[in-house]
Amino acid sequence: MKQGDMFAQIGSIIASLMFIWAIFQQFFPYQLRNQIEKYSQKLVTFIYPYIQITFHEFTGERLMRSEAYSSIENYLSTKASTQAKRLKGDIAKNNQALVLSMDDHEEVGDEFNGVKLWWASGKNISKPNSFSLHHNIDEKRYYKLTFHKHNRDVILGTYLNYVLKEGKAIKVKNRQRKLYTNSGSYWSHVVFEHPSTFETLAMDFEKKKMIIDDLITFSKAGEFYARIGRAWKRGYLLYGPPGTGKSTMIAAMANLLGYDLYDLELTAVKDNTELRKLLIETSSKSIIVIEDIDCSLDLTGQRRKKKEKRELEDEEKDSREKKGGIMEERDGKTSNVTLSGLLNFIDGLWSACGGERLIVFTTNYVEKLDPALVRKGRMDKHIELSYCGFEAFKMLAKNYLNIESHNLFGTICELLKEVEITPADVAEHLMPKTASGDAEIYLKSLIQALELAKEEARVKSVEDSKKL
Ligand SMILES: Nc1ncnc2c1ncn2[C@@H]1O[C@H](COP(=O)(O)OP(=O)(O)OP(=O)(O)O)[C@@H](O)[C@H]1O
Ligand SMILES: [Mg+2]
Repeated sequence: MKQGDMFAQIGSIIASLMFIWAIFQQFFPYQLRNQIEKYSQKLVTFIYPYIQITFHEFTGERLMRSEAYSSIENYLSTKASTQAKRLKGDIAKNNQALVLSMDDHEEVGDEFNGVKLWWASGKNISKPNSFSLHHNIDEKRYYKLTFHKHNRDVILGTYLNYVLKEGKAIKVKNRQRKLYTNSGSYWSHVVFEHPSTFETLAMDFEKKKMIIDDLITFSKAGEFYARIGRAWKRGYLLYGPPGTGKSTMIAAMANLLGYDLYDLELTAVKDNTELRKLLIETSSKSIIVIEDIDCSLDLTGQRRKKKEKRELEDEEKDSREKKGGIMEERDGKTSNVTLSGLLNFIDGLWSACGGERLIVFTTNYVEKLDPALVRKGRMDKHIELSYCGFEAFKMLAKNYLNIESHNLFGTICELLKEVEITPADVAEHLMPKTASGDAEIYLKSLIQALELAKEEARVKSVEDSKKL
């Protein structure tokens, strides 16, 4: 017999007892009734040793969808897909994936720390209101949890919290993430669908592992931050030449943690007040990115002197040309946002709004940054992304050409020791140009480029030594 049928039978026995009790009430004096009531309660508890908790889909006067109900629904989706015979499938709002849940009047079992319990889904149907213009039948869904009374402490103390937490985590994992950009003091967003992951990111293996571990530890450290009384935030400074994968890594971070991305364009922010508004509006579980911090922020708190600015712009232009237009043009605007304003908000403001946030700065020129910004504590981790080494090359060859070894790898390994080339440039050479392209063609094109760069470097060093 199904657990649900058994509960139904016990329920009908109780209903019969209550009916008999109602008849007794008519004929027996008050004192006797009181005694009978006391013992009948004991009898009910004795023959029905289970406790039931009902979670309704809609709660409150305004009938809001209950958060507990949707967390339970998500939590049970994994159980339902393996246990229930009748399932419902839907793509929920803000979700990317198909979400399966158990159909009405289904039942699934669960086990927690050795305690067995049962979840049943049900619905009450009430008659349509005759005065209502909409003659929809009113269906009120609920989940009912049943467990033995001996396990009351475990269920109420830990299990229910566990279910709610797991349910929320499933929701976060499935939800569609967003990429926010600011125009002035407003955020607008598009769906974030960058394919970059840490698996496809070409860099030193050990370094990559260290970053992944750091990110995962951070994302699980909510209770730790609460205990030590600090805002749950972490700052990363990514630096390195253009085309070494800084932006690619940020997308991989967002994909790893399932966070939203806020790409904060500081030159479009008028002043600190606007900055404050934008930062307050960012949600938890997000990465706030400020790219090319050295170009977009007045680092000293005063406007950069004109001459310095022009020099910097020339350098930027130079580097952009080297990159072959990977970086989009800035519009040359400066803003009144100050470094101290930015740092104060990061340090102070978020402590008040709580929530899990990463802030990532990128720069091509780490040596130009104000020491106040780069000192430890402000930016928790400094990560250098550098020119392509052999390990990174092998990763790119696997991603782009689907090969793990080749007899030309030895030559490339030797050349990479002598030539500075960015992963972006290597990727450009390895990008298949025809559907049936042979890997050797692309490897040879890379070798040619490396030999050319090596020769250019040799000529340059001869010229430099002559000047001296
Ligand atoms: N480490 C890497 N692993 C895989 N692909 C990379 C890597 N570095 C660069 N690329 C490729 O090169 C392109 C440019 O890289 P990306 O935009 O991440 O560089 P960046 O360091 O942010 O440069 P910039 O300083 O100009 O912003 C990417 O689209 C990616 O395809
Ligand atoms: Mg970039």
